[in-house]
Amino acid sequence: MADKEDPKKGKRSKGTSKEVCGYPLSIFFIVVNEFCERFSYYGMRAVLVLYFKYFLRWDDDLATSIYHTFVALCYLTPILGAIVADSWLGKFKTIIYLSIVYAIGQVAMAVSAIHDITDTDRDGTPDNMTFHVVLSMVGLLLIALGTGGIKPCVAAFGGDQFGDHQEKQRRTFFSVFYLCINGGSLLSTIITPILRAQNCGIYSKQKCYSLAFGVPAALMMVALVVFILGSGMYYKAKPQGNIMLDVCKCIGFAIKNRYRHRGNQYPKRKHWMDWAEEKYEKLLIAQIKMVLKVLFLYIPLPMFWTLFDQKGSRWTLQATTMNGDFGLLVIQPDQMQTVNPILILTLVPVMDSLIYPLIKKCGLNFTPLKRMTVGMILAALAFVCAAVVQLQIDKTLPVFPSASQVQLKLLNMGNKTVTVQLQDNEPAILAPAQVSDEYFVFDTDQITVLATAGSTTVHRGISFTKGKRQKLLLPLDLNKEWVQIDDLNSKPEEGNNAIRFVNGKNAEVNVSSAVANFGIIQPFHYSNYSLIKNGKVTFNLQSGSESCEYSRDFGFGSSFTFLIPNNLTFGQNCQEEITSAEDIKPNSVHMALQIPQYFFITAGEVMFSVTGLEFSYSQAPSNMKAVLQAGWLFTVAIGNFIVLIVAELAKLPKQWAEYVLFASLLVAVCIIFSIMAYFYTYIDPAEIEAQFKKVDDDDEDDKSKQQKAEIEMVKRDSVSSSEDDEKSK
Ligand SMILES: CC(C)C[C@H](NC(=O)[C@@H](N)CC(C)C)C(=O)O
Repeated sequence: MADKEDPKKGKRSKGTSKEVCGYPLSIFFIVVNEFCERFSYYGMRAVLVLYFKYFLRWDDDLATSIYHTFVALCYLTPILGAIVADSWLGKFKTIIYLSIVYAIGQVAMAVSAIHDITDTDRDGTPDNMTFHVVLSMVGLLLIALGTGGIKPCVAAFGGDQFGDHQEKQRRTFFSVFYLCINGGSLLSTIITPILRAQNCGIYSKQKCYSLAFGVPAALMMVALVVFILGSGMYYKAKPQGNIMLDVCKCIGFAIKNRYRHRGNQYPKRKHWMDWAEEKYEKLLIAQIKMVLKVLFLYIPLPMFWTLFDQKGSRWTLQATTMNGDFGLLVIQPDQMQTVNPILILTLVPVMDSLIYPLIKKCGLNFTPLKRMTVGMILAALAFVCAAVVQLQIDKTLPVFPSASQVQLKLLNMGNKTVTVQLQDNEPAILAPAQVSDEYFVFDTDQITVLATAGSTTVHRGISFTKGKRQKLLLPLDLNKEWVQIDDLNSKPEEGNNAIRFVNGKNAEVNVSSAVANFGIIQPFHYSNYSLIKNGKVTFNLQSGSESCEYSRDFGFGSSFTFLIPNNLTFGQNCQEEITSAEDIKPNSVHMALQIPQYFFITAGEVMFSVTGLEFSYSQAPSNMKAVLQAGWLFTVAIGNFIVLIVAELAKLPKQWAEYVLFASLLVAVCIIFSIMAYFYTYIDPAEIEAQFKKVDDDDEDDKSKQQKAEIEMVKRDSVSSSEDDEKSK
């Protein structure tokens, strides 16, 4: 479909799309497509690590590295999609073909998660894991190719739908486009984990990963259908040959030609790309200059994404050491990430309709590059907030033993009071079934213990392992074996609570609950730790025919050792009789304290990312719109790699210091960027291209006039010579 001139306005209107309130109707299909596609992508991503861990049974390290490799790949493939679109197929066809690849990938993921396919013995676990691993890896590769490939094309294709006179509408389109990204991702990150938690299966019921991947697959098909439905209304810019090859050749020639003419005798040219003038069209050279100018400006930008992408890693880890109890709502650490899209949905309209117009009214020219600079500063501020929160958390964290220390708690399993003297410490007096409140700290691994219960006194030298927290279980009869057990040496992961039972009774006790089973605990022995989520848990204790219940409310990140006392009576409930030792206190710093850092990073994202998206489109030459979008997304990929490098190189012992380091790096980069931005002159690519086309047309006109004149002359000459011939005859 070709451009159409609107003779009345003298401006270009595009496509055959009707306009609604000044906007081409075709963009409706594009934003709905983006909504569904982002639902599909983020929905699948939300359960991916859990699928690796619990379905494919990979360990944490493998699951995390494959996950990050996949995410990085999704931001590297845009360059492929952009080259195909701008040089070969055009954006429309590229989006269609790659969306099909993408949907096939999603279906492959959904199929790979059906355990019944290879569950020949019908025990609920897949029997041919290779099948599931291979299929899911193929699926992920196709998804990375699809999602990355179409990403720069969809944004640029949306921008293409607007005429040159619709700059304001195009800016609003990019804001709405961003809203759709976040609306889709927010919904899917809430829905797919719920789908995963369902049980499904033919032979045996298991967690329903196939449904959690199947719904995103269906949404990707919807995205494709919606996009095709708009087909008749789109403006489809034609690809202009292998533009990337031409660009590379032209740059190569300019460099070679400049090198060949490096002596003083050769006059200087305004720009090094002008050295390609001997061989290449001025229009192409001008377009390359535009792209290079923007790409140069992109160099410092990955640092923003380095900070931005730590929401999903460092900040989520930080949340695991915090208290997520919001009264009516209990927020899990990874759910805090949804604050970002929620804030986007509110901040984008507020910025567009309130803040930016207000700034304009104050007479300030808040240019795109200024907005991006402010966005960076806000992101740095977010990390300062994260550091302050971290300092608060650090104050509440337990002090674990250093490599040369031993920490020790005493637990009296007997029914007499015991007096214990550890080395030269004050004697500790423990009532029956009592645990010492605090850990005793020693700088030696050999400790002498003097324990007295009634008339029995026992003196022992005991070896401990340095760097560990341990419990010494004092038996009913002090002359019997004293059991040493290891306590946790770090906070339980993901905000879980680590719980275990010690059985002080002379009989076996079976401890169970709805969320964890501790099994049968032998007399004077202990269970393993079980990880349980926050909330109220009722434990059922059973010994022979007797049983009782014990309930407890858990917060986040605590560790408890419960002692079943020797004289437990097994009444209706054992609430008063069970002794608890709080080995690690629950998280006390509230997760709400993370909201300021989320607010600043999201406000920064709106100023940086939404503006950058539109800036990349508006400053790109017409034949390289998708390529520049891909360049923009490439900064995201580089940003992700920087996280790994800086965290690895810096290896700071304190997390707050790492946050301050990242904030300082971004401020430094921001200063460089603002200097670069100061020297950047905004251009209107369409205007520049039009000028060159006009020059070419004028040249063409001159050439054809000259040719016509020459032909006329030849004609006249031949006529006059034939007349002369006639005459001479
Ligand atoms: C360029 C991308 C990083 C931008 C965009 N991401 C977002 O809008 C995030 N606020 C989404 C959130 C769920 C992480 C995207 O296209 O995904």
